[in-house]
Amino acid sequence: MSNIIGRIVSGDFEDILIRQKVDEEIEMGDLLVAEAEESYSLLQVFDLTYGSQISDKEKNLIAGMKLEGHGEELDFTEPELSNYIIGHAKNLVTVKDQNNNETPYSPKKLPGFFSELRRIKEEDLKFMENQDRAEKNDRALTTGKIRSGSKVLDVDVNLPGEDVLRHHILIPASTGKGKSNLVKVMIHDLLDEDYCGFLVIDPHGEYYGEESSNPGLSDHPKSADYLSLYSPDPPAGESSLIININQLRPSDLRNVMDLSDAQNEAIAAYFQDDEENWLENLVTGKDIKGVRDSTLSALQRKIYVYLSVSKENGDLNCEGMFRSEGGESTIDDILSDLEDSKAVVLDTSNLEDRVELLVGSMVANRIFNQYKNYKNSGDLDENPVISTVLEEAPRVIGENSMIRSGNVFEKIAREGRKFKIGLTAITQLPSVIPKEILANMNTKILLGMEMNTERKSLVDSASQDLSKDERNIASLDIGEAIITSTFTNFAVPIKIPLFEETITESDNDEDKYRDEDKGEEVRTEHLGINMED
Ligand SMILES: Nc1ncnc2c1ncn2[C@@H]1O[C@H](COP(=O)(O)OP(=O)(O)OP(=O)(O)O)[C@@H](O)[C@H]1O
Repeated sequence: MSNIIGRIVSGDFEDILIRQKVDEEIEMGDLLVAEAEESYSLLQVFDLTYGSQISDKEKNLIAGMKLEGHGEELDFTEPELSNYIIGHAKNLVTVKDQNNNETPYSPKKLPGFFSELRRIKEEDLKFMENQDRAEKNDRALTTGKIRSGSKVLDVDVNLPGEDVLRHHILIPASTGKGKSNLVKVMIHDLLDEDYCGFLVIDPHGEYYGEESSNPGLSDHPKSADYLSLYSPDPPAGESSLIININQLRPSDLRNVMDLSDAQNEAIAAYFQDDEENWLENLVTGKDIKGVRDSTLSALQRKIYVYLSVSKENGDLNCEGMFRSEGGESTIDDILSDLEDSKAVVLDTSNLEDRVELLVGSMVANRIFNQYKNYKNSGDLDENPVISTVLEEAPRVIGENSMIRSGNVFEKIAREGRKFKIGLTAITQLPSVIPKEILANMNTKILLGMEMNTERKSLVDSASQDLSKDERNIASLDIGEAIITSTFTNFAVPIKIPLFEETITESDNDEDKYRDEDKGEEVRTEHLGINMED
């Protein structure tokens, strides 16, 4: 074996110790290969320590002498043999040659004692190509390229897109580590795919990208067909984010407001009286039998503040995005865009959090109910999987959620996969998401996370054993990530491309589409293992 970088010297199954060769450098997160007769093991470095043949007493003495200017020439005899670096590694996967087909297995044996180790090469990852899943490859979601420490290999990491979206994605990271960039890269990759749609609730105006200084999904060559923006101030060709007040249903208000029993009953009474105009009637104070004046005025005050509406001379006055005229079809239009497998960006950057969450939950609720109906009528297969992208997800699925517990986002997190609806939840604080919901998020793309408590909650809820990876997670640079998923054979280290570079590449997409037409487009390696409901 050439290019030896180190040799296994001791350790155990969880902590294999590797002596680093002089002149070589082993990095945190490096992927190394130990070859055996008919297999090889992929090891990943999770810690580095010093090793030495010299006693501490002697080392301290020599260091002290050098520091104090005595015997500058002084050194150990054969220093490269006496002092060295020890890499601590874990066995990620064992690859065996099975009828000329390289097949990955969960490691059950230690690599040979004293084995030589070399750096990983692109050929070592051939096993990730899965010939049997050619059909699924068409539905691949590309997240980035394999990373060994800080070195990037030219091997795409593809996940089975439909399964992954349906079973939820969690993207946890400290601020500025590249969460939004990753989501833009993923949606850009899938934008023109007919098997999925995205509802992007965008509180920071990051995703659409109207100007060259702020590139976004509108830079995709097929954005005219596959991207819709709903904004209070839409550019030409896009839609206004205004919603007719009568489009709200009692459940929408109940989702986001704390209501007393009497107020809930009042809402039910108005809805029963006139489904079409119930909220307008309530807000303008139409008399309804059984609703007390005090209940009505308390309820009205809440609704006035929430929806930025008021009563003036008996008429409805609207100052926010909820209107008495116009916006009747907004929710239906969004739904139909999603069913047409588009990415729908809701620009909520000018809305207060609670209004943003009300709008988001209205849309999510309609999709949920619609897809439930499709499931019952047997039409679910014809519809795309829909993923809702939630920034600062604990606002709706956290212990201190800003909207009622049991809301539609929690419902999606718990049972959405049955109806082809998933969440792409972005957060800096995974620890405040209930364990049960974290466990339901079957793919987690971990970017750098400095806070210890947050890292722990991720390690505890990961699909693979990451108990040794806390330092690796802490040392991830911007755009570096680890994917832990029920759809991958092992926790995969990746480097995510910068979105701006992705769109530059796709400037050449016309060639790509031409190649696709000729059937020449070749999708690369695939990591997925199938998981049926
Ligand atoms: N994969 C990447 N490669 C190189 N640079 C990146 C990558 N991802 C992000 N960056 C850089 O880091 C900056 C912050 O990225 P991004 O806004 O995606 O982080 P974030 O985690 O969403 O931040 P915040 O928590 O503030 O929303 C980007 O403007 C970009 O310059």
